[in-house]
Amino acid sequence: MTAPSTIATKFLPAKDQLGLVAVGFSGGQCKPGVDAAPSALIESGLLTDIQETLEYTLYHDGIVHGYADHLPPPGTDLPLHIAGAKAPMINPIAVSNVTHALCDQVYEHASKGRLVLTLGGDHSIAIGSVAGTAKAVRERHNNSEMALVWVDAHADINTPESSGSGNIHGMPVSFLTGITKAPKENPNIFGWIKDEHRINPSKIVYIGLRDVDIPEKKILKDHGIRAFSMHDVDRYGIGKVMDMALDHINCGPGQEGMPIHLSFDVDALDPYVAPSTGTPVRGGLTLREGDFICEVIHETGYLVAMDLVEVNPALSGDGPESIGAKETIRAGCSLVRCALGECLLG
Ligand SMILES: NC(=[NH2+])NCCC[C@H](N)C(=O)O
Ligand SMILES: [Mn+2]
Ligand SMILES: [Mn+2]
Repeated sequence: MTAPSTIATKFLPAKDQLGLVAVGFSGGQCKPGVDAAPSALIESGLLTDIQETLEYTLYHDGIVHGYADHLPPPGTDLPLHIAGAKAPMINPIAVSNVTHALCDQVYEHASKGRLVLTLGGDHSIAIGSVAGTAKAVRERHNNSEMALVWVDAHADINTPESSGSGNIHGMPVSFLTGITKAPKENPNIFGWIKDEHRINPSKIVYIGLRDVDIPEKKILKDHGIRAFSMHDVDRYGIGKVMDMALDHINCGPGQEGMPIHLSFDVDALDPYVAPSTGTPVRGGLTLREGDFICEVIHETGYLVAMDLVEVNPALSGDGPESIGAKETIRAGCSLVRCALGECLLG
């Protein structure tokens, strides 16, 4: 593959420095257990692989953040009723506060030129991780925008009005694009998100979609957002889909490119490979297709940050031995290693 142009190479984080944020947060949805994912991923040896096999210098405070200081007192974070909404927003203050704190942590790493890995947690945390990366990229690179590659069975672009569940893990992209602003019912909620944190909808690419709500389809269409569903993966194959995806964000061979934030929801993978997740949907990516997406993004040289979210070891459905949870954790570790450069021969 052609080497990235010299202009674009300036965007890149230091090749061998990785900032890690472990986010044990589950308030963006209702199923307990997703907060245990960062510890499970770490215990399975992910950080050893990152340091010893992939030879990154790791910057990590050693804490799996539960953000206790940022959580409102029990019983005070009431569901927020939004005019015209189908369901109230669940845990709005907790999600807003935690993502704000995470944004600062990710920004801290990214502004020092480190590649940032955020281990969730449910997908609401991407509000913080993407916002922090976008801000650092703008500061470091002369106000440059950033591309967002969102690999998921779901579009996660509901507004508080369109969401049928009220779960904020189904809304992060609408907040990150500014399609949704802080709700007038309580402007403090996500009031911290400013233009410097936001993503241009034309710089988003989805891969793996297969469970998109009807109002979300309209939002994607109205904003002209590029999305590759499982139908596209079947039709073109993952190789061609990745070519088209990178072409859309100008990160293909010989193109000028821009920094990429990869947000990987493990439910993009088929439940055969990754059953332990809160909202599994049949007909997903094989592990090789998931790994391939990560390898191709790595190969561009433009990766600046990655999230791995929605691993929920408590939801294995196969008893105490929990083979499903182990497999899901293994799959998650594989995705991360591929995004960090494993599997390529040279
Ligand atoms: N990050 C996820 N797993 N999101 C699932 C979202 C499901 C549904 N579209 C909702 O808004 O509630
Ligand atoms: Mn999902
Ligand atoms: Mn998601």
